[in-house]
Amino acid sequence: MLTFKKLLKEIQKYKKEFITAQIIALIATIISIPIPLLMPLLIDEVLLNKGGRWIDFINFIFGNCSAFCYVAVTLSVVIALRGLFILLNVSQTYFFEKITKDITYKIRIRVIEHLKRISLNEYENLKTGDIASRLISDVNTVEEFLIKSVSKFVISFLTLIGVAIVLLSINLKLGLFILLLNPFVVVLSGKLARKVKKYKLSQNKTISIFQEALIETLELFDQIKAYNKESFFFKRLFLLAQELKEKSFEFSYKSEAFNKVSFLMFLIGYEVFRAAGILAVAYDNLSIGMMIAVFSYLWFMMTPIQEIINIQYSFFSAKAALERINKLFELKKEPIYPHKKNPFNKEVEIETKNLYFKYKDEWILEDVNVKIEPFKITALIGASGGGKTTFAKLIAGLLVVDKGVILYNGVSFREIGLNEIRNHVALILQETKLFNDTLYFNLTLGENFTEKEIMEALKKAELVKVVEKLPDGLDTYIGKNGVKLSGGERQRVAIARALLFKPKVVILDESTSALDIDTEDRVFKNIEDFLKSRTSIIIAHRAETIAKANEILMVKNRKILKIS
Ligand SMILES: Nc1ncnc2c1ncn2[C@@H]1O[C@H](COP(=O)(O)OP(=O)(O)OP(=O)(O)O)[C@@H](O)[C@H]1O
Repeated sequence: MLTFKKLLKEIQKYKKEFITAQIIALIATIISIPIPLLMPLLIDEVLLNKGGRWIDFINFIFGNCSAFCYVAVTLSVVIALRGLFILLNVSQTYFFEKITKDITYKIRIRVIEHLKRISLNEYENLKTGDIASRLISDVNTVEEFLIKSVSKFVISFLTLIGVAIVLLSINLKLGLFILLLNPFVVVLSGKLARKVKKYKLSQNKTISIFQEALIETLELFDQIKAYNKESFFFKRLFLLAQELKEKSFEFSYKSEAFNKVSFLMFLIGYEVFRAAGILAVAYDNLSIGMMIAVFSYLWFMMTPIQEIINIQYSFFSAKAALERINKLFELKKEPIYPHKKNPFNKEVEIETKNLYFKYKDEWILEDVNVKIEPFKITALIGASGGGKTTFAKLIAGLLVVDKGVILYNGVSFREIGLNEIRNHVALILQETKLFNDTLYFNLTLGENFTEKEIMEALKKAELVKVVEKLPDGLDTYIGKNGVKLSGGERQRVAIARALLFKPKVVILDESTSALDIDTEDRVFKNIEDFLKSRTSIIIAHRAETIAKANEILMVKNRKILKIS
């Protein structure tokens, strides 16, 4: 789970950069503090002929000066100080941005790492748009807060301290009056800040719902067109876009309104302080030049005070964003079983003992005790929704049993490790999902195979003619989800891939269902040796396909029975 405490710890890891940036910030602040004072000094010392340390200093450097010379020198100093201040500010931003960008990168990597390890069961219920919005806008919100808090807070705080010292030395009573009243402005506006959280949350929620609907509509565009449902689905998108507009409007407008109200508080304070300054000239011994300097400092204080107020706003938005990011860490991870034993160095006998599995509350498989032997084709049959695919996923290490055990050559999956099981068990599903890449990549998944091996796999999967017809042969890009191939061709690509990877266990889950009987027959004949030289399970409804098996298991009433 991510917390502000952990983020702080993370920042501490960048001690060198952080300290360098803070030193730069400190120098920048020291440089900026005298800026508002210099010009007003000339009012007293030059215009009102009172003389003073500043013009004495100029005379000391340049010899006796005229009024023009005092103004020109002071102007040059002010411009130089402002320039230097900006330069230092930019360099401190460089360090702070480096730190915060690095931290947000780490947050994203941590979330992605977690997603990599979530269980398939959780994955099937995930909404991709929602995750995308958490990874993008929520992480950005946290980043914004980090930048504001680590970089702007320090400089704002230091500036306020510096201004406080100057104000108190100009006029103790006036300085105290200004400094004691200002915290009330900050506290009052902080109360308003908390109200923004609610609107930010609801805006983010709407963004993710919109994103989810948009992705789904685009992904299922062909289905939507086929069923003439454009108006329904796009109307839904229009409505969600409208809701997003309203929520974003509400958030932007209200947060702006709260911001403006707190600024109004500052302005009221500003006018009150200006009035107090005039009174200090009238009734105390404040000079006109110093009164104008106080006015300048009041304005000068505005940026750091606003920054501190903004940090509060940004904190509440970041808190909401962190909560949403943390929801991703609540997704259940797949259990980790360390790889202790390897039973896959010879042909594999699979046995389940008292196997139980449920998705949520309802048991799908109960007390399943079966043996699946190598060198045979075992068919798994049963009514639709009975749990055949679920059983296949359990055998393939994609799901984990709730009770009982699956043994591979007598070794429990808990001693083998799920990754290792997946390396040796190929599950080919009815719906073959292919990558938007070349046919070659989809066959090899980036592994190296010889040309001979690839040709052989293509031949056995009856794909040679298909490849010949493609404009760039194996190098043809097959489109999103492999749309440039037919359903049957996609199924055969998956079979060819399994032939190349030579797994110890092959499960064909309705994976020839899209082939005509003749092609299916030819493919089965071609791969018969392959299937019979390892442990093979075929899940099928068609009698012709089931007839190719040596053994038949049947899923019935949550149990699996051997039929022949
Ligand atoms: N991810 C999931 N979350 C919740 N329930 C699920 C999930 N996947 C499958 N189910 C449910 O589990 C039951 C078994 O599904 P499964 O896909 O294993 O059946 P099947 O025998 O392979 O069906 P078919 O022959 O139609 O492919 C079904 O009732 C299904 O609705």
